[in-house]
Amino acid sequence: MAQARDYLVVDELTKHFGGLAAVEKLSFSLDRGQILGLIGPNGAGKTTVFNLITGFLPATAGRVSFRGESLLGKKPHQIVNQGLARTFQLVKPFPELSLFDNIRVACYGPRFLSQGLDEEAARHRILEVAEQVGLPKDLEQPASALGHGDLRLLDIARALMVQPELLLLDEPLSGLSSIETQAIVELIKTLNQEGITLLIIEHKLKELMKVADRIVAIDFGQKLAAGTPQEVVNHPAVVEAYLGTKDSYASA
Ligand SMILES: Nc1ncnc2c1ncn2[C@@H]1O[C@H](COP(=O)(O)OP(=O)(O)OP(=O)(O)O)[C@@H](O)[C@H]1O
Repeated sequence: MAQARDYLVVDELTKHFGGLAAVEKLSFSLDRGQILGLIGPNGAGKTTVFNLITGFLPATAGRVSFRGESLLGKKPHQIVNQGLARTFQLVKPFPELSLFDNIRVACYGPRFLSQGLDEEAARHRILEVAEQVGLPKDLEQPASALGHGDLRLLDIARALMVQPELLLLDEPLSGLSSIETQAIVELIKTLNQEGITLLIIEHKLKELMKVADRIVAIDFGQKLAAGTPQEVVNHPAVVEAYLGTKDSYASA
């Protein structure tokens, strides 16, 4: 059984793009079963942190460990195999493929294949995750027929196919209506109750504060504050750098 504490540890993580320090000696940790929010202004380095943790980018320096094992230097598919899945800021489905086949694509990943799931088991799992996230019943329709909210659900469904222990969501609420937003907030709570640990980048702070146990705020790739949602949104450095005014998070 993995330790609950220090489940994911990011230690002095650094990424330079030429002369730009996108992430600079950033440290934080996430305990098993928790939801951690990662916030910061545009360009603060949040997506770069996700790309470093999930092996999409090599780090310049620092360490990342998951369940005590180092992730840096591993390929994205090896990291998925360890139980860590992600979604993307921009959802990019295969527009001509059906919803079913868009989810089925995840079956060709190594984690799924290594579990030896056959066609029938894969079909069962696809139907299960589609229902779990609340996708429309008609899974034969093409992804191009979906609105923005359902596309987000499709992206989450694909990530869930690999049965992750830790799920990284990159702005899951961006561009959604308030009804769609509520649906995904509820989904996040349910996934967490079912045992999934989550790391979530999100600009909609009011919603993030409803689900996050803790929040880390960054700017210019460096940590500004970390703590409970209330502590972080009221932290002077966060108020100044990210929120503009003390009251603005309420309308974010
Ligand atoms: N591949 C890259 N090459 C060069 N610079 C990059 C690259 N990826 C990101 N950057 C730069 O690194 C900085 C951090 O970008 P990043 O996308 O991580 O920010 P972010 O906090 O996710 O922003 P947003 O909230 O707008 O999505 C930005 O200045 C960005 O332009």
